[in-house]
Amino acid sequence: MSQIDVPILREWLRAHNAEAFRSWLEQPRAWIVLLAAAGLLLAVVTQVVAAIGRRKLRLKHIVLSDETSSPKARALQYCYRPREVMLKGYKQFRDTVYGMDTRDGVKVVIPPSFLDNLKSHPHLSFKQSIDNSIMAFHRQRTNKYGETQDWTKVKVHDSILKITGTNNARVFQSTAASLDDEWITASTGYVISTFDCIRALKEWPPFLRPLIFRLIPQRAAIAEQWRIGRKRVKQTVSERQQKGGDLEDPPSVLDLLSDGKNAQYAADLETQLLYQMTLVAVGTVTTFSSIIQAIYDLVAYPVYIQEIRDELASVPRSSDGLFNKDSISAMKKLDSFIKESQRLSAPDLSTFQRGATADLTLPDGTFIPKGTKLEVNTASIHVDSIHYENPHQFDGLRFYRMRQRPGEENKHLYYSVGKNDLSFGYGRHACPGRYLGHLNIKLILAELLTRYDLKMVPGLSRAKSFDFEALCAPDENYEILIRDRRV
Ligand code: HEM
Repeated sequence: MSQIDVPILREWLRAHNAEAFRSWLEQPRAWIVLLAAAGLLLAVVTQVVAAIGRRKLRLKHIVLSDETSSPKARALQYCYRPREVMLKGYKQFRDTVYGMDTRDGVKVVIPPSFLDNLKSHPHLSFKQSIDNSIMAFHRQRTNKYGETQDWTKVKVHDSILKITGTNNARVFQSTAASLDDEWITASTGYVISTFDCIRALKEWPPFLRPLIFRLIPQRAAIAEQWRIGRKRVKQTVSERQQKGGDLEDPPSVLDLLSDGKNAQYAADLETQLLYQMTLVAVGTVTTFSSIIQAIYDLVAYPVYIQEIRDELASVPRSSDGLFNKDSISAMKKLDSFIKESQRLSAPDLSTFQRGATADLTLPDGTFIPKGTKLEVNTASIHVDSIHYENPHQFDGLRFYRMRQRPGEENKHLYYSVGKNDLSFGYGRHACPGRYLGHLNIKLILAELLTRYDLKMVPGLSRAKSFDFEALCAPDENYEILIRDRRV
């Protein structure tokens, strides 16, 4: 086609005597340019019409709006004083839906009474809600407490991270992986760099993050940790192939993700690597943070130390003297203690974090557009006197006593979930790793209490936590006094 003959255009050109344009139109590529322009115009018009027609999120209540009219200022307050802001929202709007300004836009906070209705909602996704909302404050990894007859000051933070990483490496991958120092350093380092990276990213507006991500320094550390991870997983996969079956008995998560309907992934290095790095990211930080918080509570409330030790001495053991499943279930006071510690210092201040994958309507009629983030105000629910007597007081045997009530023997366990007991979330995405987390926490604390005396450094008070948006991280620099009981 050498010339386009569009009657309207022809008339317009005649009327305006646009010679230059007419001659341009005679070129063959003019047809393509005009079509592309028309397509672009159509796309823009469609988007504008859709945006005008799209229903927006409209919330009656926004936390802090009575104090400041600036959403940015409100988001900043939530960022650095989340517990306080959340409690304020909870006190004002407890049983209703309300909004909270964050650096990622408005999050919708729903009351626990909606949980049963929403727990399996097809348009609410946990994955969709993950907006890098994790952070931690740690860097050094130096301490060992070894055999020490005298009271010695130690920072337990880094060593507990290493022990948790080692135990998890056995469960997630293999015995060899748990003995591989390079992998333990890389995987525990990954926990730290990922959160540092996320914290650095949060300083930027969401639309710039995909670009900034490439420039932040922690990215190099993460790349190196993935490189070491790839090397480790390659070794594990090939050891498994040589053996011709599961590497471990009981099988590791990698074994389970290589068998049955997962057999197709047995030799898929990148998939197995992704699984391992994800497990480390979700399973190691939460567990080690819970252990550290429990240790800080043990030294802050030493009255429970002997009581838990006595219980540990009385639980059944296997014939070789080791703890087994029955021992773990019999550690009821320890169970209660770690649950109380978690009630007040769980790694997540809000849970049931979900992203709407399509428009939906909440039970009270609130319209939730696709893409909106929802959550439950766990930290405030956990200090509500309606649910917990003297809620701000640490009561290590609170849940132990609750389990003494007839018919409640198997309730209020560390890993139980309920509408007022939300540290592990709720519904179909409630934490599947909580049984493993609880085993790790109990075994590590049992060993620590059996082997060491612990106490608070005189003059100090209970270690502070660092809250940042929905996350609560223990103080990495807090020191406690430790003495070997066996020397
Ligand atoms: C004390 C330790 C832990 C805490 C406090 C914890 C907390 C949580 C929370 C709050 C959620 C979101 C649940 C919801 O919103 O309904 C979650 C999900 C998850 N957790 Fe944990 N977790 C812990 C240990 C672990 C461990 C050890 C693993 C791995 C073995 C793990 C794997 C996961 C996974 C895979 C999900 C996502 C579940 C899904 O998408 O359906 N967690 N965890």
